[in-house]
Amino acid sequence: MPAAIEVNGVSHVYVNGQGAYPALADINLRVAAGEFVSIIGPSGCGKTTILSLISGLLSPAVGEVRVLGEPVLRPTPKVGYMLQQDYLFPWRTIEENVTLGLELLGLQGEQSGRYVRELLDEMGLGAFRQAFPQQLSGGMRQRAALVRTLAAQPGILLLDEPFSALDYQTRLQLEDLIVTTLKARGKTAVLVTHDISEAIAMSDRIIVLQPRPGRVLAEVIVPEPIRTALPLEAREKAGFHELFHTLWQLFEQLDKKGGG
Ligand SMILES: Nc1ncnc2c1ncn2[C@@H]1O[C@H](COP(=O)(O)OP(=O)(O)OP(=O)(O)O)[C@@H](O)[C@H]1O
Repeated sequence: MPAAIEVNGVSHVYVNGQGAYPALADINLRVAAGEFVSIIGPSGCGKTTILSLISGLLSPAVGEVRVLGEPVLRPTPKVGYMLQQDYLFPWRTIEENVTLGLELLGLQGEQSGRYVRELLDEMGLGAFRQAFPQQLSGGMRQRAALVRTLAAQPGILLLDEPFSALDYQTRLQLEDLIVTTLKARGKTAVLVTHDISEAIAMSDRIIVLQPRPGRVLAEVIVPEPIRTALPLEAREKAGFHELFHTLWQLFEQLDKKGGG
């Protein structure tokens, strides 16, 4: 079976009016179906660029990206992308917002409508289907954004710092909800975050990038019993603090090298 995501020997260079900026160099990644992988690293090390390449928003200068065995040539509904900002349209109700992607893809129907309503209920938004985004809290809005991302039933989810605009408590609740929802449906996920503890608590595996240009510095499999626990309780499990310390030290080394 092919990996859900394969990044093979990818380098990427941004070219603009000021010249060429090498953002990624020789990145090789494999994400298995159903796996939850986090990418962490200092600002500017190329985390978002990797997600843009997997989603087909960018094409690599060198190398190849494959999703479910197929080369990525453009964005596809098989890959959902969730961002830090929810980008809900203020003039549309929550239900109209979360079905927007289905509308654009011409996938509206009885079955997809039922699926979306089921997801809204699961996210505690069943009573807010007819509400407008400004009537919802930040956490509720991000849950609506998650429903919108899941509505077209992508097998793969790319999550680019989806919690960073939220308060700490809401963030922890949403971490649990996302892991529960994605694992229950066998989704593959790649999370980009600055938060080491979030990466450990949510992931099966963590990839640490170093900057200028972005390269893989380390790869860590999150051990049991942390891996199978939900994020909130994972933070209490044996080995969590040791792993946090190991990753923290890697970040400190990068800082000393002037990588941050
Ligand atoms: N359109 C662009 N043109 C030129 N350089 C870019 C462009 N987009 C990103 N870069 C540069 O490429 C590098 C990688 O950017 P990227 O956004 O992928 O990093 P990141 O690790 O996600 O950063 P952050 O953690 O700050 O979000 C950065 O140095 C950034 O300044």
